Amino acid sequence: MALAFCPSLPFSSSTPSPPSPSLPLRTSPTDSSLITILAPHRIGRLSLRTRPPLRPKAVVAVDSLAAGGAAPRSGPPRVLLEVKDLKAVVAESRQEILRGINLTVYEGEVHAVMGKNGSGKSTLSKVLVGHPDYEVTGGSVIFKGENLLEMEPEERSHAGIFMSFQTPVEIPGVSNFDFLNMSYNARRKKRGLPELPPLEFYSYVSPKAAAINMDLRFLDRNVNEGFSGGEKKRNEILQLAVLEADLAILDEIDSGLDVDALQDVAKAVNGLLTPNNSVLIITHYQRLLDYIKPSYVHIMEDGTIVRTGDVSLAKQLEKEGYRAFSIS
Ligand SMILES: Nc1ncnc2c1ncn2[C@@H]1O[C@H](COP(=O)(O)OP(=O)(O)OP(=O)(O)O)[C@@H](O)[C@H]1O
Repeated sequence: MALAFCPSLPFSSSTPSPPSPSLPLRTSPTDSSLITILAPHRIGRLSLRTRPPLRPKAVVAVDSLAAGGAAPRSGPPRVLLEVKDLKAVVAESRQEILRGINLTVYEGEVHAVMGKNGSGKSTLSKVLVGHPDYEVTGGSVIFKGENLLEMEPEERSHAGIFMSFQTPVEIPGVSNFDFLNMSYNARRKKRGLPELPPLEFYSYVSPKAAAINMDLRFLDRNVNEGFSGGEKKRNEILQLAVLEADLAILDEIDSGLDVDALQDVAKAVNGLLTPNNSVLIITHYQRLLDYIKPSYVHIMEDGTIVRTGDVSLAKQLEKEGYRAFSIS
């Protein structure tokens, strides 16, 4: 993986013996690719600084636009993502997983992708964010008018794609607050905006954490370290809220959530939806779609989308199982 691609990890002040800030942090190839993929633009340059107090004396008002969010756009909805006949193999084994995916997502839409275990749902989302385990062998993906397949994962992230993984990784030694602040600043930098200092970032992030009923103490813990499954999912949504992506890909965000957490997460996702952004939800269960109303439901089988419809598809699936949709 190229050095420019290998992000320097942010360190909290409590990290023992951090490397010199002038040197790139060395991580194993696995670590660096994992972190790049999981947190492409959520990471900035290594910087050592004192973490702000979690309860600052003065709370600085920062509105999301001033903080770097995209300005709302008027006019008819535009195509955000256009996937045509996308084919992909596992890079190592050459096993074909995606066998011609077609999917068009307009701004303001919520798309749900359902399908049996192993049908290729997660692979689709990983291919969209540029995961190095897969190689695209055919088709095209246009995101906001640009060829997504030509972009590095980091660029895809900067372009406005966010992915919440089925199993969020833990990043020991990196505080959640620093991680979010640096990721956010990396995005602001890309937009030509000045970095948001920690105190102001605290004012920006704390209402977002409160909106998903996340205890502010989680900001001070290392990223996902020791978090329960549900807490990790909430943390993913907090990252999404902070980064204000144009396209959020949520892979089984409902797995491992209790009823209250499911509602909190769904509420947070709904709260983030605007006429200008979109969500692609991968889920096995209709219950999530009771809370986050999809514009379309797609059923995947063996690497292709075999049916597309409205939410009644998910209801039918719940009742009749995948037999009702199988093409094989
Ligand atoms: N890196 C990989 N190496 C080998 N096989 C892989 C790899 N990634 C995916 N596969 C295989 O591709 C198929 C599709 O996997 P994928 O994770 O996309 O399915 P899924 O629809 O998300 O399944 P689930 O609902 O169980 O999460 C599976 O048979 C899986 O074993």
